[in-house]
Amino acid sequence: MDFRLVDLSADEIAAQLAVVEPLTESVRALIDAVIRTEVPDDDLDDARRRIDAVTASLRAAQKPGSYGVPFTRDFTGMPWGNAAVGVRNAIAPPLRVDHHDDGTATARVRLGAAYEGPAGLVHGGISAMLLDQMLGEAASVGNGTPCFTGTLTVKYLRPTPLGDVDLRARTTGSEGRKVFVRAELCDADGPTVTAEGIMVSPRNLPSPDQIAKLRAATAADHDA
Ligand SMILES: CCCCCCCC(=O)SCCNC(=O)CCNC(=O)[C@H](O)C(C)(C)COP(=O)(O)OP(=O)(O)OC[C@H]1O[C@@H](n2cnc3c(N)ncnc32)[C@H](O)[C@@H]1OP(=O)(O)O
Repeated sequence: MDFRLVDLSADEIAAQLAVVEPLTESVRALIDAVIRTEVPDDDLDDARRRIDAVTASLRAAQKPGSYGVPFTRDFTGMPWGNAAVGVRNAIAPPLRVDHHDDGTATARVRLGAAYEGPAGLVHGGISAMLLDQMLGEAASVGNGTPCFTGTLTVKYLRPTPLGDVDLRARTTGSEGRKVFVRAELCDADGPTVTAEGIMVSPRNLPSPDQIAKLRAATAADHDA
């Protein structure tokens, strides 16, 4: 697992986001447009050529491999390539997760045509992915270290129509490095999918105490 630090201030990150988020949003709009367009085939060919030209221009300077999860100087993670929450990932809806004082994590997201499984309904794998992320978020924030999914159990109660959905996750207990979490995905009428996870903080990660010490040391370096 690649843990790298980037020496970026909050202002520098905000400046990057101001450029990156609209770009990713444009690509999301493109994905939706390609799915639903009814323009003639010749126009599609022309669109492909123009998209290929844009892709080639972005490939002029390309990071090797994936984006990874760099950490800023105050140890904020930047999971910008993440499939569920990544601000650089047009495949991500993206989920914007709020963490609350009572330990719950919540999110509201609109799932459009790109997330279809059965006609007009959310793909089950997408529901599982979003719930998995919510379980990971609730467990990791509550635990103070990143927690990986050990076991994920998903129950589909009824079909989820495409559109706005709400997600909520809460930790129900912990045992050693294991954190037990429950989550639900709801449409306007209530839960459509529920999930239970056993999330595990991997043995080779720094402990919450070690992370707190690293964070304090990095902050002191910057203040000096
Ligand atoms: C903010 C971050 C949000 C991220 C959200 C995204 C969530 C994800 O999608 S994570 C990606 C998917 N998950 C993975 O790839 C995980 C792959 N598996 C692994 O890396 C490891 O097997 C891992 C981390 C689960 C456990 O490894 P390790 O640290 O060596 O655990 P280990 O020491 O064997 O076991 C620790 C405890 O966990 C339990 N455990 C281990 N694996 C599992 C499992 N798969 N299911 C349930 N419990 C498990 C063990 O039984 C043990 O329990 P106990 O202390 O009671 O004996």
